[in-house]
Amino acid sequence: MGDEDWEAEIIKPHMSSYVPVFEKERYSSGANGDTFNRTPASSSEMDDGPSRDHFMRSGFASGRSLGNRDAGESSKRENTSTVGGFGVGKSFGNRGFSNNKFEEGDSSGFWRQSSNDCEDNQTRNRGFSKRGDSEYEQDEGMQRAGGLFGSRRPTLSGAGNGDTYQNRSGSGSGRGGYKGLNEEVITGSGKNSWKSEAEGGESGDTQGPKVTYIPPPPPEDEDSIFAHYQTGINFDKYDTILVEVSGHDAPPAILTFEEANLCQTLNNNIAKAGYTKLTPVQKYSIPIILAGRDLMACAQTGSGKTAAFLLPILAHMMCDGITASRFKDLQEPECIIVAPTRELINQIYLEARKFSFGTCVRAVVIYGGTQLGHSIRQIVQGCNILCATPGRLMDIIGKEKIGLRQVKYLVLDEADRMLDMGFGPEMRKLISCPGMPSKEQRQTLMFSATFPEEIQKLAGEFLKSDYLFVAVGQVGGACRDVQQTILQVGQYSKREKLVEILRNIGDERTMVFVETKKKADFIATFLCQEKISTTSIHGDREQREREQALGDFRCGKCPVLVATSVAARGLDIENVQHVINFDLPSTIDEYVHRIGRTGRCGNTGRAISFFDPESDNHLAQPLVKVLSDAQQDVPAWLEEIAFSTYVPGFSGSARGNVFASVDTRKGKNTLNTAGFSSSQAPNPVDDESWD
Ligand SMILES: Nc1ncnc2c1ncn2[C@@H]1O[C@H](COP(=O)(O)OP(=O)(O)OP(=O)(O)O)[C@@H](O)[C@H]1O
Repeated sequence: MGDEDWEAEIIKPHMSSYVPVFEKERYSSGANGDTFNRTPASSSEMDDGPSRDHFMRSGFASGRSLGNRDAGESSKRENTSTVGGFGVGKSFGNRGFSNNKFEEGDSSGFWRQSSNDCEDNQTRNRGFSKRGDSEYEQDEGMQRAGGLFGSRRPTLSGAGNGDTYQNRSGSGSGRGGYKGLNEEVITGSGKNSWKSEAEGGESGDTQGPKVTYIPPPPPEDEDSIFAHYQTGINFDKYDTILVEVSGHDAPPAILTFEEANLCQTLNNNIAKAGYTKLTPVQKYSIPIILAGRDLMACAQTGSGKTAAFLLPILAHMMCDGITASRFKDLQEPECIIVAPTRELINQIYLEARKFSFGTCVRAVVIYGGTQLGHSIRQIVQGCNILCATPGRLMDIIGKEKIGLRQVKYLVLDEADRMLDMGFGPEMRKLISCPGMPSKEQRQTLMFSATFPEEIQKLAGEFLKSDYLFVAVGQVGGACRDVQQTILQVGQYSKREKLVEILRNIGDERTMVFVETKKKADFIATFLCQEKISTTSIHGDREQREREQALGDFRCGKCPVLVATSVAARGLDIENVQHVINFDLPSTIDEYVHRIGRTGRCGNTGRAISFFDPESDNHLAQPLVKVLSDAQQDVPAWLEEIAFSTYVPGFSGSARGNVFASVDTRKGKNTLNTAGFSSSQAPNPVDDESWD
């Protein structure tokens, strides 16, 4: 079945997406694996949505197989049915998705709008945009300007009707269904205007229902605020990582928190957070930011980049004093932090709240998928540090709920993502908004584990010409604390292999990355049927469901999280011991981010990736490079593929350099974090060409 077939399904307005939260205990096992109809739901709950009804009728609940092929496979292999299969015997029956195409499609379980797939396909070969782009774009960027980005999302008028397992078990959200619906109707209605939501969405002028979700406030008690996990056995090894600083007159790195001369409250908070020692990116970035310099910093996943920018910004704010207060009509934050996903920006906010605890600095977070009025209410109570996803930020600015005149710090976390084709236009709009201080008048800070050269060039638009570039770590940026394994697994064998691996893993927390949203649902469902407690996160789930899924995963209730690339970056979840790339991403940078969800902060982790020679050969060469640079075993078969697909001149994301990313300007200083040569190379920057 081609993508067109999936597309055809989306125009049926009463369908709702099946959005699973799978837990063993919620589904008593039937002889035939008919788990879904044995939830503890009441009959009325079971009746409350056509999709659920259909879901039950169409075989999921009746002991039939989910099908012989998963959604992703079926879209690739037209008209070949009944091969493979994961169910034993008639478990979940023999009606593959591909055969019936959800043809009872008025409520198919895994239907979903397919702008994601569509975008996936479009973006796969598109410069530096990534296969998972649409996840982000729908998350925040694309939704602002459907016309601009060509969203094909349907403007359905009704949301789903509660077909979540949480609902069935009585613990979930009030509404299930198609997560993006409300947001898309509201925010995608504008013609290329990020003001669309601001202009009408929340006031109800646009077609479609409002987003009403108000996220629960985070716990206020000190223990929760400062809860943290332990650094791992390899934390001290950070000291041996090579660091490269380039640019003019970089201040010397610091060795200890004391050298940063932070105020007492900040030091107390650092201690309460369990930080006793700086990580390399902190050693270099903190003095650079304290010196007022612009910075582009590239350091391996899980190595403390968040604190590297938060601490010096807070230190400055404490020192300089803050202007915004709850008594002002117009809130004018001194600091704006943007990140590509809602979950990540929320995490950054929690870090900001932690480090500003007991100070007069107030951090606020706003992101899409939540009620706009709620975001505004948070802001008007006082806002010094505004943590935001781009779309919601632009809406709030459009609504004139914040002023930008006081912005002294602009932080782009996952900066390469923030500047690529998905978010780049939004970011450009942000810096040209009325009132936004010019780059000469603000401090701009960019952080990521990866920085493709093309993106670095774009970044020049945002940064002062004398910005400093800090690169920490080895080629490709893969964290050495992650043991990487690449297995050659064809599409048809992936599910079987996945189950085998997960059964061996037991209850250890595992993130499984797949290519598309519908596949995330599909694999999560499949795992549930295999009695593996699983939940899923992707851009088609409602925000409350995403947060619930993350919560269930964090606390271990569901030790397996099936995710799309929306969860690839930044998420810092304790005890994620394994990452499985069920589908490899399209770019090596995305791979580096995904596997970086484990092996964080000196802890060890494992990443297993299924390499399908049918579709992943383009990754062979960069994978070999990333593996060997991270001192991992490189399978002979992978080397062979890499050799046979050799592209002359290829040098991987690291462009043949020992560092994960290199400053595209010339002239570097290579330092060990233990040695603090402060001598800097002469400034080789070709400023003009970047401005
Ligand atoms: N100096 C430190 N001492 C102890 N723990 C730290 C220190 N710095 C950061 N951490 C912890 O390490 C974890 C990872 O930090 P963080 O999320 O900032 O990493 P990151 O570099 O931003 O990763 P990613 O590239 O995946 O976004 C967090 O739990 C954080 O609290």
